[in-house]
Amino acid sequence: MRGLVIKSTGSWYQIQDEQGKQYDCRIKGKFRTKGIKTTNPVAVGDWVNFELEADQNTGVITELEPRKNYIIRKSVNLSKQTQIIGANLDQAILVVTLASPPTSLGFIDRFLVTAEAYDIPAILVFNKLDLFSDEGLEILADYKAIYQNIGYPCYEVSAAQGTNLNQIIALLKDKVTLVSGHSGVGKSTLINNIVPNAALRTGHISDWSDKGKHTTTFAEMIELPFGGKLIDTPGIRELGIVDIEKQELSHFFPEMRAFLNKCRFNNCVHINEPGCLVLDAVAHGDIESSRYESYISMYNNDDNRS
Ligand SMILES: Nc1nc2c(ncn2[C@@H]2O[C@H](COP(=O)(O)OP(=O)(O)OP(=O)(O)O)[C@@H](O)[C@H]2O)c(=O)[nH]1
Ligand SMILES: [Zn+2]
Repeated sequence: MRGLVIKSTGSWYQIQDEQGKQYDCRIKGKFRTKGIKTTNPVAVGDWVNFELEADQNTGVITELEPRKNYIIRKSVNLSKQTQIIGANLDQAILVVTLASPPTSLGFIDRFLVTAEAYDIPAILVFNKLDLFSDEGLEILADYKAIYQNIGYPCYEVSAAQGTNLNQIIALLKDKVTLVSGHSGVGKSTLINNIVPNAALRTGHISDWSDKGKHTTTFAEMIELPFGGKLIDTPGIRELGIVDIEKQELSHFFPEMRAFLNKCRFNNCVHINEPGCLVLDAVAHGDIESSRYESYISMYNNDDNRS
C-alpha cells in the first residue's frame, strides 16, 4: 500500500493511506539517504510503500519513494547527527519575532541559506505585531525591507489577535509548507488559529506514548481544511548548515549571485581579496551589511544558536 508519513517519533511512523486511513508503522531493513547520515531515514512528508501486519492496524514500511526535496538540521545533542525535518516541501515558513523572544538576523539568515541549499522557497512571518511600539514598527519595516529586497516574501501578523491571518491562509492553500521558528515565537498559536481543530494533535501524542520509549516527536503534518498541508516542527534552537562547501556558500545568498564569477580572482571567497565585487557591493550598500556578517559567520562555522 502507498501512504504519506504524517508523523514520526523515531521508531514509529504514522502513515496515512490514499483513502485517509491511518496506520502506525515501523521500518524494515535499511533506508539510506544518499550522502548523509540521519537519525531518521524516513521523515514526515515522505511517500512510502508499506505492508499491513496481521492486526490490520500496524504495518511495516518497505520502500521509500524518491523525494522531491527535503530539509535537514543538525541534532542538538553532541552526536551532531543530522535529522531530516521534512520532505517533499513546496515552501518553508520561518516565524520570527523581534522581541519576546528576539530572533536574530543571523538565525534568519541561516534558515534562509539552508532553504536555498535545499531549493525550498522560504517566507518570513513576523509575529506579535500587537506588541510593537511605533519605534518597533520602524525596525520591523527595516527588517522586512532587507529581506523583501532580496526576494523573500515577508508577512506581519498577530497570531493572538488574528491580524492578517487571511494572508497566511492564502499562502498555505494547496501547498505543503514546513513551519518552524524559535520556541515561543507563537507557532502553535498561529497554527491553532488557522486550523481550529489542530488541538487534536495533543490527543494523538499521548496515545502514542504507550507504544514505546522513543516518543520524541520530530515533526507532524496537519491537514488544512481549505486545502494543503502544514508540517509543524518542534521549536528550533540551531539550524546546522550541512553539506555546504565554503567555496559555494555565496551561491546561497541570492543578492550575491549577480556578482559571483566577476571578482578579480575566480576562486574569490569574498573575504578580503582585492577586486572583490561582493566586498564592493557591501561597501556601497548594495548588499546589506548584516547579511554579509552572516555570510562571514557561516563561512567561519561560528555557532549561531540565538
Ligand atoms: N502578544 C502576543 N503574544 C503572542 C502572539 N502569538 C503567540 N503569543 C504568545 O507567545 C507565547 C508562545 O506562543 P506559542 O504559540 O506557545 O509559541 P510556539 O512558537 O509554539 O512555542 P513552542 O511550542 O515552544 O515551539 C504564548 O504565551 C502566546 O500566548 C501574538 O501574536 N501576540
Ligand atoms: Zn569576491
